[in-house]
Amino acid sequence: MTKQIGDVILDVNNISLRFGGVNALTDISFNVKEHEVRAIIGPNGAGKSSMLNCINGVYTPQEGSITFRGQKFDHMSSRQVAEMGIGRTFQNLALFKGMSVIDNIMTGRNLHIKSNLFMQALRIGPAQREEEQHREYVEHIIDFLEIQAFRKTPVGQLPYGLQKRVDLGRALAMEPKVMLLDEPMAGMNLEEKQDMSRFILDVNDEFGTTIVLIEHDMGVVMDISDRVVVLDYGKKIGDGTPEEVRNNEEVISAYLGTGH
Ligand SMILES: Nc1ncnc2c1ncn2[C@@H]1O[C@H](COP(=O)(O)OP(=O)(O)OP(=O)(O)O)[C@@H](O)[C@H]1O
Repeated sequence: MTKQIGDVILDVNNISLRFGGVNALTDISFNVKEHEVRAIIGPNGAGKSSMLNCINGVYTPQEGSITFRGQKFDHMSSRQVAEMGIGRTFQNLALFKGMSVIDNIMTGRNLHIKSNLFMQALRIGPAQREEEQHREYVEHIIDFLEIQAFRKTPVGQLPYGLQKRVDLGRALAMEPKVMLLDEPMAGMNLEEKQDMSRFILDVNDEFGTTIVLIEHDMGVVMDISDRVVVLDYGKKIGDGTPEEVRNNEEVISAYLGTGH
Protein backbone atom coordinates (compact mmCIF):
# COMPACT_ATOMS: atom_id res chain seq x y z
CA MET A 1 0.00 0.00 0.00
CA THR A 2 1.44 3.37 -0.94
CA LYS A 3 1.32 5.89 1.84
CA GLN A 4 -0.97 8.89 1.73
CA ILE A 5 0.88 12.20 2.02
CA GLY A 6 -1.44 15.01 3.16
CA ASP A 7 -1.45 18.81 2.98
CA VAL A 8 1.29 21.08 4.24
CA ILE A 9 1.47 20.83 8.04
CA LEU A 10 4.64 22.86 8.64
CA ASP A 11 5.61 25.78 6.45
CA VAL A 12 8.99 27.49 6.83
CA ASN A 13 8.98 30.92 5.19
CA ASN A 14 12.06 33.01 4.41
CA ILE A 15 13.88 32.27 7.64
CA SER A 16 17.13 34.14 8.28
CA LEU A 17 19.13 33.63 11.46
CA ARG A 18 22.34 35.41 12.40
CA PHE A 19 24.73 35.01 15.30
CA GLY A 20 26.72 38.23 15.36
CA GLY A 21 28.46 38.25 11.99
CA VAL A 22 27.64 34.62 11.16
CA ASN A 23 24.73 33.98 8.81
CA ALA A 24 23.61 30.60 10.12
CA LEU A 25 20.52 30.60 7.87
CA THR A 26 19.75 32.83 4.89
CA ASP A 27 16.24 33.12 3.49
CA ILE A 28 15.28 29.48 3.95
CA SER A 29 11.85 28.30 2.79
CA PHE A 30 10.50 24.78 2.58
CA ASN A 31 7.44 22.88 3.68
CA VAL A 32 6.63 19.59 5.33
CA LYS A 33 3.50 17.68 4.40
CA GLU A 34 1.38 15.66 6.77
CA HIS A 35 2.62 12.09 7.17
CA GLU A 36 5.88 12.78 5.35
CA VAL A 37 9.39 11.75 6.34
CA ARG A 38 11.34 14.91 5.51
CA ALA A 39 15.12 15.10 5.87
CA ILE A 40 17.35 18.14 6.25
CA ILE A 41 20.90 17.38 5.12
CA GLY A 42 24.07 19.31 4.42
CA PRO A 43 27.79 19.39 5.23
CA ASN A 44 29.05 20.34 8.72
CA GLY A 45 28.05 23.84 9.73
CA ALA A 46 25.41 24.05 6.98
CA GLY A 47 22.75 25.23 9.43
CA LYS A 48 20.77 22.03 10.02
CA SER A 49 20.66 22.20 13.82
CA SER A 50 19.96 25.93 13.66
CA MET A 51 16.97 25.19 11.42
CA LEU A 52 15.62 22.59 13.83
CA ASN A 53 16.14 24.99 16.72
CA CYS A 54 14.10 27.67 14.92
CA ILE A 55 11.22 25.23 14.37
CA ASN A 56 11.53 24.13 17.98
CA GLY A 57 11.41 27.66 19.43
CA VAL A 58 14.94 27.46 20.86
CA TYR A 59 16.16 30.17 18.47
CA THR A 60 14.14 33.14 17.25
CA PRO A 61 15.10 34.00 13.68
CA GLN A 62 15.63 37.66 12.81
CA GLU A 63 13.50 37.26 9.69
CA GLY A 64 10.79 34.98 8.42
CA SER A 65 8.08 32.92 10.03
CA ILE A 66 6.97 29.37 10.58
CA THR A 67 3.39 28.20 10.18
CA PHE A 68 2.27 25.02 11.90
CA ARG A 69 -1.19 23.66 11.12
CA GLY A 70 -2.22 27.05 9.81
CA GLN A 71 -0.98 28.91 12.91
CA LYS A 72 1.87 31.31 12.32
CA PHE A 73 4.54 31.77 14.96
CA ASP A 74 7.74 33.75 15.23
CA HIS A 75 8.30 34.18 18.98
CA MET A 76 7.38 31.01 20.77
CA SER A 77 9.01 29.16 23.66
CA SER A 78 10.00 25.51 23.32
CA ARG A 79 7.24 24.60 25.75
CA GLN A 80 4.62 26.40 23.66
CA VAL A 81 5.89 24.74 20.49
CA ALA A 82 5.70 21.35 22.20
CA GLU A 83 2.15 22.09 23.35
CA MET A 84 1.20 22.89 19.77
CA GLY A 85 2.27 19.36 18.82
CA ILE A 86 5.92 19.51 17.77
CA GLY A 87 8.10 17.03 19.68
CA ARG A 88 11.80 16.35 19.34
CA THR A 89 14.74 14.14 20.18
CA PHE A 90 18.23 15.44 20.82
CA GLN A 91 21.61 14.81 19.23
CA ASN A 92 23.15 14.53 22.68
CA LEU A 93 20.62 12.50 24.56
CA ALA A 94 18.53 14.49 27.02
CA LEU A 95 17.56 11.50 29.15
CA PHE A 96 17.81 11.11 32.92
CA LYS A 97 20.53 8.46 33.13
CA GLY A 98 19.76 7.31 36.68
CA MET A 99 16.04 6.93 36.04
CA SER A 100 14.39 3.81 34.62
CA VAL A 101 13.27 3.48 31.01
CA ILE A 102 9.62 3.71 32.02
CA ASP A 103 10.13 6.84 34.14
CA ASN A 104 12.10 8.54 31.38
CA ILE A 105 9.34 7.90 28.87
CA MET A 106 6.78 9.11 31.45
CA THR A 107 8.49 12.53 31.43
CA GLY A 108 7.23 12.85 27.85
CA ARG A 109 3.67 12.74 29.26
CA ASN A 110 4.20 15.89 31.36
CA LEU A 111 2.51 18.05 28.76
CA HIS A 112 -0.63 15.95 29.04
CA ILE A 113 -0.88 15.77 32.82
CA LYS A 114 -3.88 17.83 33.89
CA SER A 115 -4.23 17.22 37.60
CA ASN A 116 -2.17 19.48 39.83
CA LEU A 117 0.85 18.45 41.87
CA PHE A 118 -1.10 18.45 45.13
CA MET A 119 -3.62 15.94 43.78
CA GLN A 120 -0.85 13.84 42.29
CA ALA A 121 1.08 13.77 45.57
CA LEU A 122 -1.98 12.53 47.43
CA ARG A 123 -2.89 10.21 44.55
CA ILE A 124 -6.51 11.09 44.99
CA GLY A 125 -9.41 10.43 42.65
CA PRO A 126 -8.89 11.87 39.22
CA ALA A 127 -5.12 12.17 39.68
CA GLN A 128 -4.75 8.46 40.23
CA ARG A 129 -6.95 7.56 37.26
CA GLU A 130 -5.04 10.00 35.13
CA GLU A 131 -1.70 8.55 36.15
CA GLU A 132 -2.95 5.04 35.28
CA GLN A 133 -3.96 6.21 31.80
CA HIS A 134 -0.55 7.78 31.23
CA ARG A 135 1.19 4.62 32.43
CA GLU A 136 -0.90 2.57 30.00
CA TYR A 137 0.08 4.81 27.13
CA VAL A 138 3.74 4.56 28.11
CA GLU A 139 3.50 0.75 28.31
CA HIS A 140 2.06 0.77 24.79
CA ILE A 141 5.10 2.73 23.58
CA ILE A 142 7.46 0.36 25.41
CA ASP A 143 5.86 -2.64 23.66
CA PHE A 144 5.93 -0.84 20.33
CA LEU A 145 9.65 -0.06 20.65
CA GLU A 146 10.38 -3.60 21.87
CA ILE A 147 12.10 -2.52 25.07
CA GLN A 148 9.91 -4.46 27.55
CA ALA A 149 12.93 -6.31 28.92
CA PHE A 150 14.51 -3.02 30.07
CA ARG A 151 11.46 -1.28 31.53
CA LYS A 152 12.98 -0.93 35.00
CA THR A 153 16.61 -0.57 33.95
CA PRO A 154 18.30 2.77 34.58
CA VAL A 155 18.80 4.32 31.15
CA GLY A 156 22.50 4.96 31.77
CA GLN A 157 23.13 1.21 31.90
CA LEU A 158 21.73 0.56 28.42
CA PRO A 159 23.80 0.37 25.24
CA TYR A 160 23.81 3.60 23.25
CA GLY A 161 21.47 2.35 20.52
CA LEU A 162 18.82 1.47 23.09
CA GLN A 163 19.20 4.82 24.81
CA LYS A 164 18.42 6.46 21.48
CA ARG A 165 15.33 4.29 21.24
CA VAL A 166 14.22 5.40 24.72
CA ASP A 167 14.73 9.01 23.61
CA LEU A 168 12.45 8.29 20.64
CA GLY A 169 9.92 6.80 23.07
CA ARG A 170 10.03 9.89 25.27
CA ALA A 171 9.31 12.12 22.26
CA LEU A 172 6.54 9.74 21.15
CA ALA A 173 4.94 9.93 24.61
CA MET A 174 4.19 13.58 23.88
CA GLU A 175 1.88 12.39 21.08
CA PRO A 176 3.30 14.99 18.73
CA LYS A 177 1.85 15.64 15.28
CA VAL A 178 5.36 16.39 14.03
CA MET A 179 8.51 14.86 15.48
CA LEU A 180 11.92 16.47 14.96
CA LEU A 181 14.78 13.98 15.12
CA ASP A 182 18.28 15.39 15.54
CA GLU A 183 20.73 12.85 14.13
CA PRO A 184 18.87 9.77 15.34
CA MET A 185 21.58 7.41 14.00
CA ALA A 186 24.64 9.32 15.23
CA GLY A 187 27.20 7.01 16.85
CA MET A 188 25.32 3.83 15.95
CA ASN A 189 26.62 0.64 14.40
CA LEU A 190 25.00 -0.76 11.26
CA GLU A 191 22.56 -3.02 13.07
CA GLU A 192 21.45 -0.24 15.42
CA LYS A 193 20.94 2.03 12.41
CA GLN A 194 18.79 -0.55 10.70
CA ASP A 195 16.69 -0.96 13.85
CA MET A 196 16.29 2.78 14.28
CA SER A 197 15.31 3.22 10.60
CA ARG A 198 12.64 0.60 11.04
CA PHE A 199 11.27 2.24 14.20
CA ILE A 200 11.18 5.67 12.58
CA LEU A 201 9.21 4.27 9.65
CA ASP A 202 6.91 2.37 12.03
CA VAL A 203 6.23 5.52 14.08
CA ASN A 204 5.48 7.33 10.85
CA ASP A 205 3.20 4.57 9.70
CA GLU A 206 1.42 3.40 12.84
CA PHE A 207 1.20 6.61 14.88
CA GLY A 208 0.79 8.72 11.73
CA THR A 209 3.51 11.06 13.02
CA THR A 210 5.11 13.41 10.51
CA ILE A 211 8.89 13.17 10.78
CA VAL A 212 11.52 15.84 10.18
CA LEU A 213 15.05 14.56 10.63
CA ILE A 214 18.63 15.70 10.38
CA GLU A 215 20.97 12.88 9.48
CA HIS A 216 24.52 12.53 8.21
CA ASP A 217 24.23 8.96 6.99
CA MET A 218 23.25 9.40 3.35
CA GLY A 219 22.26 5.77 2.88
CA VAL A 220 19.70 6.07 5.67
CA VAL A 221 18.40 9.44 4.48
CA MET A 222 17.90 8.26 0.92
CA ASP A 223 16.25 5.07 2.13
CA ILE A 224 13.66 6.44 4.52
CA SER A 225 12.87 9.99 3.38
CA ASP A 226 10.04 11.09 1.11
CA ARG A 227 11.69 14.44 0.41
CA VAL A 228 15.01 16.04 1.29
CA VAL A 229 16.08 19.68 1.84
CA VAL A 230 19.78 20.39 1.32
CA LEU A 231 21.51 23.25 3.10
CA ASP A 232 25.02 24.53 2.52
CA TYR A 233 26.57 27.52 4.32
CA GLY A 234 23.11 28.46 5.58
CA LYS A 235 21.53 28.53 2.12
CA LYS A 236 19.11 26.10 0.54
CA ILE A 237 20.74 24.46 -2.46
CA GLY A 238 18.38 21.58 -3.11
CA ASP A 239 14.88 20.33 -2.34
CA GLY A 240 13.11 17.29 -3.72
CA THR A 241 12.84 13.54 -3.69
CA PRO A 242 15.97 11.56 -2.79
CA GLU A 243 16.38 10.81 -6.50
CA GLU A 244 16.16 14.49 -7.48
CA VAL A 245 18.55 15.57 -4.77
CA ARG A 246 21.05 12.85 -5.64
CA ASN A 247 21.22 14.14 -9.21
CA ASN A 248 21.38 17.84 -8.31
CA GLU A 249 24.74 19.25 -9.53
CA GLU A 250 24.94 21.90 -6.82
CA VAL A 251 24.36 19.28 -4.13
CA ILE A 252 26.97 16.96 -5.60
CA SER A 253 29.59 19.70 -5.71
CA ALA A 254 28.78 20.86 -2.13
CA TYR A 255 29.33 17.33 -0.88
CA LEU A 256 32.45 16.77 -2.93
CA GLY A 257 33.78 20.10 -1.69
CA THR A 258 34.23 21.45 -5.21
CA GLY A 259 31.54 24.11 -4.90
CA HIS A 260 33.61 26.55 -2.88
N1 LIG B 1 24.66 29.42 19.31
C1 LIG B 1 25.48 29.79 18.31
N2 LIG B 1 26.28 30.87 18.40
C2 LIG B 1 27.07 31.24 17.38
N3 LIG B 1 27.15 30.60 16.19
C3 LIG B 1 26.38 29.51 16.03
C4 LIG B 1 25.50 29.04 17.07
N4 LIG B 1 24.86 27.93 16.61
C5 LIG B 1 25.31 27.73 15.36
N5 LIG B 1 26.23 28.69 15.00
C6 LIG B 1 26.92 28.80 13.71
O1 LIG B 1 25.93 28.71 12.71
C7 LIG B 1 26.38 27.92 11.62
C8 LIG B 1 25.44 26.73 11.40
O2 LIG B 1 25.61 25.82 12.48
P1 LIG B 1 24.69 24.54 12.72
O3 LIG B 1 25.12 23.90 14.00
O4 LIG B 1 23.27 24.92 12.57
O5 LIG B 1 25.11 23.61 11.49
P2 LIG B 1 24.87 22.06 11.27
O6 LIG B 1 24.54 21.90 9.83
O7 LIG B 1 23.88 21.55 12.23
O8 LIG B 1 26.29 21.45 11.57
P3 LIG B 1 26.72 19.97 12.07
O9 LIG B 1 26.39 19.03 10.97
O10 LIG B 1 28.19 20.12 12.25
O11 LIG B 1 25.97 19.70 13.35
C9 LIG B 1 27.81 27.51 11.94
O12 LIG B 1 28.68 28.45 11.33
C10 LIG B 1 27.86 27.63 13.45
O13 LIG B 1 29.17 27.90 13.87
